[in-house]
Amino acid sequence: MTESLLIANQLNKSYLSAAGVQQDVLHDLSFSVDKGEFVAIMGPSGSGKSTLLNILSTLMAPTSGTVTINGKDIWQLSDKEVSKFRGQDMGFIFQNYNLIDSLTVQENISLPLTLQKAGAKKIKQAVKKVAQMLHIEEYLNKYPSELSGGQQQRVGAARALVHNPALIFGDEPTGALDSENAREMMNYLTTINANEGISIIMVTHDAFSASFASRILFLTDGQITKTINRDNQPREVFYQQVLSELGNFN
Ligand SMILES: Nc1ncnc2c1ncn2[C@@H]1O[C@H](COP(=O)(O)OP(=O)(O)OP(=O)(O)O)[C@@H](O)[C@H]1O
Repeated sequence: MTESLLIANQLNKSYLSAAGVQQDVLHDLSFSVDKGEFVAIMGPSGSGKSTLLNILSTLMAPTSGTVTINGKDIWQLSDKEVSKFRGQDMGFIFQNYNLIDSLTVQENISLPLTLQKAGAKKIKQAVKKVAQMLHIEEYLNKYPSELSGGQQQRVGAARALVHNPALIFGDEPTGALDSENAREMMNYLTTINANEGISIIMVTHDAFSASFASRILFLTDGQITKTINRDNQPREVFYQQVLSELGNFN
């Protein structure tokens, strides 16, 4: 039986502009993600994708509604518990990598474990494992500014994974990559999803990247207006389905 890892229930989010005007961005949005699932979120610009991802990943509070991860209502946790949860159970891959320029690649990747105060031996082993998997071993002693965009993005992915999280959040993880590096990143995410059972929730504009997911949620004006499942379809066939769904938005 599949088990829910994350349950979003009746999420609403409103922003108040500087002029005091309220903008309702998410409307009674509910869905769940099973353990080991790979879910993509697509939708037009301004439909609320990043807002939703920020709420799911504890970075922003909803105006109302709940997010439960591994049976815990994340907004009922203390700040300390949220930080611990974020540090241990979640990994983040962003479009702009968010690497720290003054730290080496090795130190950047180590960060989640350093923050957990893990021992030096454990850190070294974990960094070696992810660096091998992502083919970045030879860059460990370099600084981010010495690497290409694709290499930096792989370092960002290694940092998202080094602490063996249950759940990875991606915000346009292939946004800054050329098509070859995007394919490599998606193959890599598919591998860790299949082999390590890590769940992935990813926001993307890109039909190619989304076609690697097992389920795609389409957001329009802060509501899920369509869900499509890959089921047993080859990725190439699912890709055509994604393209035709996107055509409906235009
Ligand atoms: N911090 C904020 N304060 C006020 N309004 C915001 C804030 N963040 C987002 N918005 C507004 O909420 C709406 C949804 O924004 P959001 O970034 O979630 O959409 P998105 O679907 O991720 O868009 P894009 O694809 O362009 O990144 C937009 O109209 C945006 O202007």
